[in-house]
Amino acid sequence: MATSGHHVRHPSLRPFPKSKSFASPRPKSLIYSTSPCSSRGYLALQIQSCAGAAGDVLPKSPPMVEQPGGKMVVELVGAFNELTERMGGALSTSSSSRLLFKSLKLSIPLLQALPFAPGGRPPLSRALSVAFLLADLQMDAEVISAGILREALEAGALTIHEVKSQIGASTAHLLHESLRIRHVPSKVDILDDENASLLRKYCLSYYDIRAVILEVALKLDTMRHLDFLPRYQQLIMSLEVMKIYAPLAHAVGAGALSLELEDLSFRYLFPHSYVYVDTWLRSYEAECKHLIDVYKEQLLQALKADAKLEEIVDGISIQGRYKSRFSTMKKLLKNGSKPEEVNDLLGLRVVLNPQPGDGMLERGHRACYRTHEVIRTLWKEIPNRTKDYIARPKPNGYRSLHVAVDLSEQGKVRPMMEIQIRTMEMDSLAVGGAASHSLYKGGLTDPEEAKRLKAIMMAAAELAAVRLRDLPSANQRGALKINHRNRAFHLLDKNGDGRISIEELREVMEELGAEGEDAWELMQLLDSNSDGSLSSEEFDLFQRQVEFMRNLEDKDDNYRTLLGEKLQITDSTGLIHVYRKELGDKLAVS
Ligand SMILES: Nc1nc2c(ncn2[C@@H]2O[C@H](COP(=O)(O)OP(=O)(O)OP(=O)(O)O)[C@@H](O)[C@H]2O)c(=O)[nH]1
Ligand SMILES: Nc1ncnc2c1ncn2[C@@H]1O[C@H](COP(=O)(O)OP(=O)(O)OP(=O)(O)O)[C@@H](O)[C@H]1O
Ligand SMILES: [Ca+2]
Ligand SMILES: [Ca+2]
Repeated sequence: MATSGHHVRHPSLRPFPKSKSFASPRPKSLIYSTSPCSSRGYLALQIQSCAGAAGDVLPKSPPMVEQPGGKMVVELVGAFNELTERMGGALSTSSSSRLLFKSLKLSIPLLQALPFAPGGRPPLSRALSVAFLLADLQMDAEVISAGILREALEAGALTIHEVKSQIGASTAHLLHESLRIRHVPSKVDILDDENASLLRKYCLSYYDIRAVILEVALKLDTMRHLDFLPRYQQLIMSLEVMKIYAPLAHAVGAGALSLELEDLSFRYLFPHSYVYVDTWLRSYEAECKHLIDVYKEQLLQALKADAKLEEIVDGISIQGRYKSRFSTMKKLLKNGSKPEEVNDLLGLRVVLNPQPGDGMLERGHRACYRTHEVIRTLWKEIPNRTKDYIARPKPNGYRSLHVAVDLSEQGKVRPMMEIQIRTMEMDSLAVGGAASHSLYKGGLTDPEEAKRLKAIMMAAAELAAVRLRDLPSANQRGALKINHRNRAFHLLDKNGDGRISIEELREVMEELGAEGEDAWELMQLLDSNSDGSLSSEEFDLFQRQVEFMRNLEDKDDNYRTLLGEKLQITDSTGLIHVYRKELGDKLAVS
């Protein structure tokens, strides 16, 4: 197994791409669309009338899909395309695509037949958002398949046995594991720190780590929609998440999930404190997030231009982060810090790669101290806040040089920025070793435990990759690198003759539990040259329409979030007036 150096990771365990917006809480489920274009309650692909803003891309005479079978095909194709796009490189084989397609085909009709959850959330919508979360995490197709089916299983619309026979043993195993984990917290009466810690350890030792990640994703999805539940349930759920699931997420390397879980439970457990911290952080957020990018680039350029550093390092990378709500609250409560004393609202981390060979260790140290000097030429260092864990490592072995700088300029008060400086070797210890952040924050106390966990996780992912590998076969199509847009087409074109025939369309409809009749109607709509089958061009047109509708929903979501944030009322603090003004400015412009 390739484990040399901390940069080599299994593809299915890559941390999710930084550039990707991870926070896409609502999945796009077209059937339930309430977008202005589908106001009649069914999916109308009548796009041109409301395409003003983006009308250029749209094909002529768009069809209208009304029958249940047609709607399910739309849903299937739309969800499949979005999933595969989010998975990016993690979807490397056609057996992975087939597994996902099969799982969607099985679950879509089952989920559509289920009643809505409390608060009116469609079960399909929930299943898809969990699957998208897992795809963003770059989980493999088996985990995502389990995510797609989990909701139907829990509702009793499907059994593990059926999953095993219709989808496969690995997906069934993951679902079995995830149901077992679900029952663990309820076995403990009191969720004090000690019990919680024992429970986390138990989960990590006795369950498939990938099932733990599936459970964590499900919890995050629930937490994102907690408003619908009664207050007492919100509290119980939030407590469980804070004590078990957020630290679990951290321990399995899903750091961003853990931060969001913590912030969400914080919001429900301590609503008043949350409003205070949130309002305060928000007042800096837009500016500071932008500044982090600016300073990161500025520092990188200064370091690259430094002749002394150039002599001793091969590479420099810098990461930036804005502190989370919950982490900030903990800091404010710790030693009664005042807000202006929190020195790491903005954070940069410089990781240096010293030139290899004799004396590399010493060169690494020199590079860190030289970086410190360069930082001093750029910003004002705050006295007494510098910590040199390189000269004096922490007892757990943690090494790094921490500096806090003052960013205020021309009387404009800004929060401080913490810069952590370390070599790649120090960083791998802080990320994955005995001084790892998961131990530091995730509630694991035994360094050996962390190593073992990581090994188990890598092995599970490795196995999944072997199972999902395409076997060389007579079927050459499987080996061809199929462009992602065409994946759905190839999966529907079962005999591989390059067209989707009416029989093939009818087959998928029947698999979706719809009438064969619907296939004929859908064919009429999509078959623009009326030759009785769908070419890849005709199908592509259809996919573009589906995509367009999904984008419309995204926009609506964005606007709604924006408006929700801007218009919220927190009378007690008075700080929200700022946003009202911002909103006024925005409205005046558009
Ligand atoms: N992985 C890892 N990171 C650490 C460890 N100790 C400190 N850090 C990181 O370094 C940051 C600052 O730590 P310190 O300089 O010790 O500061 P502090 O005592 O936590 O308190 P402040 O000065 O208020 O930030 C922490 O927020 C972590 O990001 C450790 O043992 N392991
Ligand atoms: N200065 C920094 N630059 C870049 N990333 C950072 C910095 N400090 C922390 N991080 C990372 O940000 C994520 C969130 O960390 P968070 O701010 O909650 O904790 P922390 O700063 O490590 O802890 P503490 O509460 O002790 O300050 C972690 O992945 C952590 O490694
Ligand atoms: Ca910190
Ligand atoms: Ca045709």
